[in-house]
Amino acid sequence: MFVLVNLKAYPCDPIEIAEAVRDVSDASGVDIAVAPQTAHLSQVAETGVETWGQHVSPVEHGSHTGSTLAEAVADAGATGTMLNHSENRLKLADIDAGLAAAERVGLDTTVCANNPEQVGAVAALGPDAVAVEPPELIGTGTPVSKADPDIVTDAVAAAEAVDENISVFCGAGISTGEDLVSARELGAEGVLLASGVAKADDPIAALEDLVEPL
Ligand SMILES: O=C(CO)COP(=O)(O)O
Repeated sequence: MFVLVNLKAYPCDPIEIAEAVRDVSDASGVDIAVAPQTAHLSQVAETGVETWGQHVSPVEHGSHTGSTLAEAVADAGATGTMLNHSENRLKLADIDAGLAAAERVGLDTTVCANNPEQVGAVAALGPDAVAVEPPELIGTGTPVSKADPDIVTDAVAAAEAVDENISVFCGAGISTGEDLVSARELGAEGVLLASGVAKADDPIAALEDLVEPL
C-alpha cells in the first residue's frame, strides 16, 4: 500500500511531519510520502522523505507568474505530484497539460477525482494513478471505505476499464490502520489522507497506528 500524507495548508510543522513519515516508512517498510506546501518542498525533501507536490501548473517555462512550474517542483526534490485535488479542481484540458508537465520532468502522477465517473474520465488521460475522494467525507474522520465502500470498488472498476495498469487510491476520512485495511480489501492500492496526521497531536503515533496492521 502507498500512503500519501497531504499537508494541504494546515498549520502544522512540515519538517516534523516529514521526519515522522520518513522514520515510520523506514521502520515499517510501507511506502509513505508527504505532500507539503510548494514553498516547503526543498526543506521537506532534504529530510530524505519521499516528497510530492500538491499540484503543478499546466505550463512550461515562460511568462506564467504565480504558477507552480513542474521543473521547479522536481528541482526541489519532489518525485511525484497530485493534480486536480477536490480543493484545487482543474479543467480537463489543464489536467491533461499538468500531466504533460509532470511527465516532462519525470514526476509520478496521481489525479484526484470526486467519484467513479470522474475516475474513468481522468484515467483516460494516462496518469500513473487516480485517487477517488468524495468531497463530502474529506476532513470528517468518517472513512470512505466504511461510509461508501461502493465508491472505492466502482472507482477501481472504472479505472480498470480504461487501463488496468493505472493504480487506484482512495481518500477522505482515513485515519486508522483499520481504514487502510478496508481500503485494500476494496481494491485500492493506496490511500490519501491529511487531517489524521497533519492535525494529530502526535504524528508519529498516528502514522504508526496507520501502518500497524499492514
Ligand atoms: O483530502 C484529503 C487527502 O488529499 C483527505 O483529507 P482527510 O484525510 O482530512 O479527510
